[in-house]
Amino acid sequence: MAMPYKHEPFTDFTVAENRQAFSEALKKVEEEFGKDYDLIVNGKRIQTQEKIISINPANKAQVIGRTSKANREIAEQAVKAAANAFDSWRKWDVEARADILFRAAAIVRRRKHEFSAYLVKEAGKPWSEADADTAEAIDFMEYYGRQMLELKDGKPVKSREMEINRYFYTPLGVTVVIPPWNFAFAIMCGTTVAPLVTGNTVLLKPASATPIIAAKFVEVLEEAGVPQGVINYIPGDGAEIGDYLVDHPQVSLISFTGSREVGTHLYERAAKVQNGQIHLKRVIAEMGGKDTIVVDKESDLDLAAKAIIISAFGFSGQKCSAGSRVVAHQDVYDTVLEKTVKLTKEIKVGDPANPENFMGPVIDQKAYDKIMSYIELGKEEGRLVTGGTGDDAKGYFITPTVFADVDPRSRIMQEEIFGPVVAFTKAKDFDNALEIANNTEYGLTGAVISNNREHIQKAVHDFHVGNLYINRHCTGAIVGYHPFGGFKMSGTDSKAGGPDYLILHMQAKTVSEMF
Ligand SMILES: NC(=O)c1ccc[n+]([C@@H]2O[C@H](COP(=O)([O-])OP(=O)(O)OC[C@H]3O[C@@H](n4cnc5c(N)ncnc54)[C@H](O)[C@@H]3O)[C@@H](O)[C@H]2O)c1
Ligand SMILES: N[C@@H](CCC=O)C(=O)O
Repeated sequence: MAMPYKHEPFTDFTVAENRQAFSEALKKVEEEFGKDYDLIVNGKRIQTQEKIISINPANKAQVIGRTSKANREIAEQAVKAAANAFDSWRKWDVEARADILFRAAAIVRRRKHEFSAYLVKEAGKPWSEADADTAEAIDFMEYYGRQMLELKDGKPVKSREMEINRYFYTPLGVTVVIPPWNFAFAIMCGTTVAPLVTGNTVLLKPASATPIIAAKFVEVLEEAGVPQGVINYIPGDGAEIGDYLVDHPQVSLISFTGSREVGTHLYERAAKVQNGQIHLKRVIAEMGGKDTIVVDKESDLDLAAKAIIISAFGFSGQKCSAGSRVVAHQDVYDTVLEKTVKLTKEIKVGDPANPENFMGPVIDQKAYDKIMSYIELGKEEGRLVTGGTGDDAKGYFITPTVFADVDPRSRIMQEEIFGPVVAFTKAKDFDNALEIANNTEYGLTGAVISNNREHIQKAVHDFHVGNLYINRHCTGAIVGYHPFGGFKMSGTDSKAGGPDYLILHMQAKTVSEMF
């Protein structure tokens, strides 16, 4: 029997041995750089001429690896393989499927620093962010394995004399998994193992910036015992094979995490019933955020400044949960701004392989250019207080940036920037602060820093976000503790890492038998 679930502890990098072990892992993974990775369809390796080249965003000259690139023909083979494998996989004992997740978690735990080192190099994550990403991947496997054991017999329903009734869950079928690059291990892993453990078969199309970590994970799944055709690894162009897979009549479930733009596009496409399609597709779409930290008049302002720094600049603001807007009560606005700016100026930016650096690069040239253009816009829409500079000569580095006195309706207060930029605005009272906090189309995370219980109560009911945090930062949800997902245009509120998540990957069946 599985031990009760507990989240994976984070590595304490103040301990010399841990620092040493992590440095060695960084060196070890470097020795593998530049390798070619094949597609995996029905357990077979496939090589293509065309490649996706994954580079280190802190050092553009460094190639992490190259993957073959799936085209539509290969995508079609993968759908067929997954559809064939479904018939046997769906009938596997639930315990056997859960054991595969537990075994995969054990393999990753043994190679924890190696996976985190890949995240440092391929995704540009600082050590502690990479370590948390790997821990979250382990958590997803441990948690979903246990959740499935709880769900295996379904839920109780009433029976009557001479009539026995049962109610249980069955899988949906072929699942297309489309994860983002920013939680290159955790989200890719969680969105892959949830359909697997529920008995679905998977086509994994990783994000093009981070395909190598996904290739490594698929190898782990194979080692853990996932049969041929049940997991298929098919990196490729989003528009080319992504649309093809989403449209495919044999696909039953699409699990997408990424931008609002792509998510809404896929949601719409999946709704269209194609020739030969005999079911409605289900879509899980977790999308962007424009997350607000409200600072109340009665609050600990040092705590507020620290919460803002972690939320806005952790992983260079490249989290859907990033706190990119601060709404502060007019009486404390100047003080919290000043404290935040002081802490921001202490942040070290540079190669995340060096643990001294709190902030690494942003992911690629496109992201760099987009963020820098928002910084230019911010100079028109507000007052630049600190930061605002970038350097893309070697890697994609941007300084942590704070704008003050910004109109809550301005673009930098409304649009997801996905970089190290935070904008401050003033509220006249707490009600006004909540009104501003709710005035975007997103509804993912939010934080309230307040010592006023009445205000906290009000926020619990009126702050319209999927994940609300009181007196702490608005990032860093932990599997099994803070089920994660957003309201409004942030998505379908699937609550990854929560007790309702697996059910989204299944359909309930009622069997009623007369005796
Ligand atoms: N809500 C959440 O849980 C959550 C978590 C992480 C990231 N995000 C969001 O993700 C975004 C950043 O990630 P990103 O840049 O990878 O997002 P993105 O939307 O650009 O890409 C996400 C995935 O979709 C694929 N894709 C692109 N076009 C496609 C198409 N036409 N068909 C099928 N697939 C296609 C990409 O290759 C990638 O794998 C941000 O908006 C962030 O807020 C949300
Ligand atoms: N679950 C992560 C965010 C995922 C999106 O980027 C957090 O809670 O910070």
